[in-house]
Amino acid sequence: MTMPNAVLPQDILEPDLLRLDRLSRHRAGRPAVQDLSLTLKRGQVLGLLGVNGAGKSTTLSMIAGALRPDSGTIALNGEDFLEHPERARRLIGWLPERAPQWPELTVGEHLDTHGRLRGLNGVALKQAREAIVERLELGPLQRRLAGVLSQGQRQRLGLACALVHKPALLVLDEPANALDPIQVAALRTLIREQVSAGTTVILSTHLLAEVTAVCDRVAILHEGRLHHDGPITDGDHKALEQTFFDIAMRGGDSTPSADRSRAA
Ligand SMILES: Nc1ncnc2c1ncn2[C@@H]1O[C@H](COP(=O)(O)OP(=O)(O)OP(=O)(O)O)[C@@H](O)[C@H]1O
Repeated sequence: MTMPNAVLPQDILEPDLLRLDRLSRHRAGRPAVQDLSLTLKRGQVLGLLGVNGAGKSTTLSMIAGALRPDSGTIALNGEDFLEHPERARRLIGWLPERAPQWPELTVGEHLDTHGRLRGLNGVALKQAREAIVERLELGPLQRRLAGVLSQGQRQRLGLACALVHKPALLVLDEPANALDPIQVAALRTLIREQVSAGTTVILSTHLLAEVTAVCDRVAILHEGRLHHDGPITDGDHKALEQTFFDIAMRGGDSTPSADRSRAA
């Protein structure tokens, strides 16, 4: 079942749904993200690719409003995110790298809590919960405590929490983590469904195959900087693999943002 999105009708979403302008953030006294600018067009599926520690989670946490940038701006649907965080959160569904689940709450209670935090209540909340439970086959788990779920089940709950309010922008941090191959295939189907319903997606991974399977654009981060940003085309995967390898091996010595203008 394809769930129509979104909180806002498509025609009042800006063509440039997300704009990051010169974002920087230090962590533990070291630069984790440096001078990052990119624009995500409505309907795009962007893969944020990078080796461990490249700055992917830091970037996505800033986009989701969980971390404040040291400098730079984030505009979501044309509005300054930092000035209107409540409105922005309703537009975003976020699956963090380690989904912060409350062990003493059930699966159903998680979905209700996430839905309420994003403005749903009453019949709308009930319908939204039922739809996502059905789509992610969480019915048998609804009364189970999150603390006793397997890792893969927790990841599915995290996805359901990210999707319950039908966000316009879906932010997925390493969404295939802990999923078995069947669930990875199901995840890809789910992402494609979301895109067909009008959702814009940004996902992070250190695996090129995850990007080429579902994304139409890739941005490669290394040591917190953007080193490549371009479309993904069929037959291009070998070249992209080489680009990723070069960036990772050269330790970021390639020319940052050389391909930025090819994007979008
Ligand atoms: N909670 C934290 N406290 C201090 N430093 C952190 C924290 N989280 C990340 N960092 C540091 O910030 C930098 C970027 O990390 P980040 O988690 O954003 O990278 P990543 O690309 O998501 O890596 P991975 O693929 O391993 O998850 C790294 O140097 C990391 O050590």
